[in-house]
Amino acid sequence: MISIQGLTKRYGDEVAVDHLSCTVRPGVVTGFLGPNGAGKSTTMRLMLGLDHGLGSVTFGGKAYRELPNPVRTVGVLLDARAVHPGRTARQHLRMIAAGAGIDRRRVDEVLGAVGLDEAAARRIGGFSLGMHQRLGIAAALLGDPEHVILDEPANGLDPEGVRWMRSLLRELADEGRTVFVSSHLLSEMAQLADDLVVIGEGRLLAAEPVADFVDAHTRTHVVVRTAQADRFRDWLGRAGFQVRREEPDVLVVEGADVDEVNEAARLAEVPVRELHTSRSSLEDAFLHATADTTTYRGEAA
Ligand SMILES: Nc1ncnc2c1ncn2[C@@H]1O[C@H](COP(=O)(O)OP(=O)(O)OP(=O)(O)O)[C@@H](O)[C@H]1O
Repeated sequence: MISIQGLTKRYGDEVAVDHLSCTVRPGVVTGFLGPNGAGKSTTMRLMLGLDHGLGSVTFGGKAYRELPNPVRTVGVLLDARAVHPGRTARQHLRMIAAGAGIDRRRVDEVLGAVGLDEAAARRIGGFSLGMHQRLGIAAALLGDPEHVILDEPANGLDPEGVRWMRSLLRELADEGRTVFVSSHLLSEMAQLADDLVVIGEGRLLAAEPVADFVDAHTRTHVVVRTAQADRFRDWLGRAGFQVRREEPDVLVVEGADVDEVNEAARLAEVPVRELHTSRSSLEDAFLHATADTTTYRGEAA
């Protein structure tokens, strides 16, 4: 378990991380989300003692700097490109293994686990971004750590790689490890994560299961397909429903359930061709939850 208590970091006048407190539990994948500049990278650096601030972070009760052999307790992927390009993948991992007193046989094990066995003897300088990510994950797993912290691990991976990453993280969680992973890919996160920690402007916005977060920040809506969309929209509007036209023959009714809309169609004598509930996405929930804290927002054209 990772416990974060009152984590705070200032750069001059700017508060990058603002009294952040939460726990990250073992056995599940926890996604770490926030808009650009929200403080995710700073938080991860603080967690690992790479940056100094206020507050505390513990891994199974111990701060990172108190761990006798951190590689065996916390596996980390922060910047996959921060490796010596002249070394081969195997040499790179053997150096880390030697530094942490890990048997060198483990190197070939993790190379196999991340699908780099064929590239083990190649110089890292020639690696693609996806291969760098795989190597970074291999390094994170080398010490068979109980906690795994990965910053944007899916970055640069092709669709097969993303799928592989998803199943790897699931396996790590199923083995009882604590898996804390940041990503900008919300649809990926929706499939991958069980819990979420969401921050905005350095502050905690949510720490809860994905489903609870989506429920709290979105409403389900009912989608109706009818040839009489105009007439039914007016009828629903008069009856107090919140309704909008999505396509010429499709209406979306917010905050209602299928039975209510079905009954409304019966009363309005509108023939309906399709009627179903649609759940909002994690992306909708994220945009809603972080709307007030998004520093870098694209202007609509
Ligand atoms: N070394 C630094 N010096 C000054 N300000 C910094 C430094 N590092 C980060 N910041 C500021 O702290 C805030 C948080 O940045 P951080 O990189 O942690 O955000 P992030 O959530 O990781 O963003 P992104 O999603 O864009 O990677 C930003 O406003 C950033 O400008």
